[in-house]
Amino acid sequence: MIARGVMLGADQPVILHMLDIPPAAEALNGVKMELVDAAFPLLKGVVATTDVVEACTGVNIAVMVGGFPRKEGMERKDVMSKNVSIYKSQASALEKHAAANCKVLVVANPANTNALILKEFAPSIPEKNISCLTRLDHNRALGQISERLNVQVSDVKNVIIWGNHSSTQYPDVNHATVRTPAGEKAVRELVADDAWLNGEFITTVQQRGAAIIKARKLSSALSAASAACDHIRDWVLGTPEGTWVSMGVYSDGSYNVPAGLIYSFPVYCQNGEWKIVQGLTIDEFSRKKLDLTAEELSEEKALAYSCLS
Ligand SMILES: NC(=O)c1ccc[n+]([C@@H]2O[C@H](COP(=O)([O-])OP(=O)(O)OC[C@H]3O[C@@H](n4cnc5c(N)ncnc54)[C@H](O)[C@@H]3O)[C@@H](O)[C@H]2O)c1
Ligand SMILES: O=C(O)C[C@H](O)C(=O)O
Repeated sequence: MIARGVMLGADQPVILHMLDIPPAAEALNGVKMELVDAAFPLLKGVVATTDVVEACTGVNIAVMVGGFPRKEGMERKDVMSKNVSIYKSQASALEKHAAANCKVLVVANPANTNALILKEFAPSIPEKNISCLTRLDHNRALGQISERLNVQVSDVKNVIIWGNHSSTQYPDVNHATVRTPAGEKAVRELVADDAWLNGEFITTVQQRGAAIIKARKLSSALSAASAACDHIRDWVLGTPEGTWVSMGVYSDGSYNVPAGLIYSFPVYCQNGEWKIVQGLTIDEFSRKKLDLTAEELSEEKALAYSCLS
């Protein structure tokens, strides 16, 4: 997808740096061969390496997918100890060797807490440059609404994923709209079923990662890769006027979310920077859900530090 221009645009040449661990070196080299064989016009170079310094040197965008994936029956925090130590060491390599304004997207789970560990162990990388992926959850929410209303997914916008990329995340449609022939209409009004929106819709999105693992015996791949491209593309090239997306970013205390967590917020992007959308009304139902997922993130933060010590 990156080599085809899906992430950065059809006129942006790319050089791909791919990192894996030594047991996967041969497979990694196979991926490199396939990239060469695909003769992508935009692909100006491929570095396939097991050396983290070589992988990080000079990169402008770092998509961090390396790690141990969740298996059926595991919660994302079960993979915590395996993954936070990886993110601590990769933080230092990025800090020392990546390009000065490198944008970092953490995909590997537990994504928010891995991103937080990366931030804390790479203090010279500005916090605005470190994010985690909740765009997949955002896209899942758009997909569920589009199916329910039998409308094009591209006509639905401004859902929000609040909080953790976990089963406590809060998919919120209170500000979401659908483009209809009669103008923009609120999702809540069109669905006209608060019990579904406050119940099954939320749990379906929260549990979708687990449902994919159960069905495929592997975690989501196509939809995750597509969401990672969406995340970086909007961050670098900007969100359309009047449209926001969800990104896991460093909390500044907006919406009374504790500062110092990587928490998913609605954001606009312009000139390569994200800004949290301000001033949205939060009703009592939503408030509880925002707080619950923040509590889980505070617990994960404590657990991550205990794994590292
Ligand atoms: N945030 C999201 O929306 C989202 C979506 C899908 C998957 N995920 C997560 O992304 C991660 C990757 O998932 P996957 O299905 O591609 O897993 P995978 O096992 O297929 O791939 C992980 C790769 O990371 C490599 N790796 C392991 N340790 C490494 C290290 N120290 N340095 C570099 N590479 C290392 C492995 O060798 C493997 O090639 C998992 O943590 C998964 O849970 C997150
Ligand atoms: O659920 C997982 O562990 C994989 C991924 O985070 C997903 O949401 O599909």
